[in-house]
Amino acid sequence: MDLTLDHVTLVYPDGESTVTAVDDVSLTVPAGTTTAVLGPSGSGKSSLLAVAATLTTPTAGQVRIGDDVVNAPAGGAAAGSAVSSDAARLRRDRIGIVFQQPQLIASLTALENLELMSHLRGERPSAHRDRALELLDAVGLRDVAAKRPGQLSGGQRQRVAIARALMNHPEVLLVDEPTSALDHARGVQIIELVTRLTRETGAATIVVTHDEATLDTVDARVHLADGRLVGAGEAAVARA
Ligand SMILES: Nc1ncnc2c1ncn2[C@@H]1O[C@H](COP(=O)(O)OP(=O)(O)OP(=O)(O)O)[C@@H](O)[C@H]1O
Repeated sequence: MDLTLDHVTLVYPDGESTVTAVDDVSLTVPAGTTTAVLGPSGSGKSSLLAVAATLTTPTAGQVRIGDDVVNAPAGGAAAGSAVSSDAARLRRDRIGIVFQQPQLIASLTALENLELMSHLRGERPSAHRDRALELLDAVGLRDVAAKRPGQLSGGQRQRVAIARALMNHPEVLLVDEPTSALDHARGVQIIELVTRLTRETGAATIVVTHDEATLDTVDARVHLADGRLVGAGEAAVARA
């Protein structure tokens, strides 16, 4: 299903005043495509991703998956606050997130890190072992399934995190600066991997990055400056 940000604004309190981190952003990411969000430090990329991820409630506007509103200002909830437990469930079931640092559990193997997602759903960790192995295969890591994060390279850890984000068949995949700790060639490989898996799984994917040079394979790119989309129309629809 498509991911839609509809006139999303996020204002943080900042001492006596406020900071508008995201300013009236409208963006549609069609299912099965990858949109890169670019912009300088402080332009609002992480804030935009946090609203799309339902980690933060917007001040105005809404986020939809297909026709379902998944994040919008709730009556009484403070903007910028964490959202409800419903949102946590939604995030687990419909949204996959890859953070800048892979955030794997150090004491678990690569395979167990993926299987943990089943455990969080209240299922036996091994209930979806086939899915976990299939995803490790898809990211080229089947042969290191039994290794722990400390035994893997930075690029391998990032690939495990991407596979983990796809464990629950998410409709939306959100990836924050996945290449910042990698050299150029590995950065290109990670973006290629994200765009390929996005096509294969039909997810609607946003990749936040500083690094335009890695983006040959993405379907669309949008630029943020001071929280606003630059050079895009009223409703940027991601196209190649
Ligand atoms: N929790 C917060 N409270 C107040 N202001 C914030 C908060 N988080 C971000 N900001 C401000 O919102 C603006 C956008 O920040 P954001 O981190 O989203 O930008 P960014 O493009 O992701 O930057 P970077 O590339 O450095 O991560 C900045 O002015 C930042 O200082």
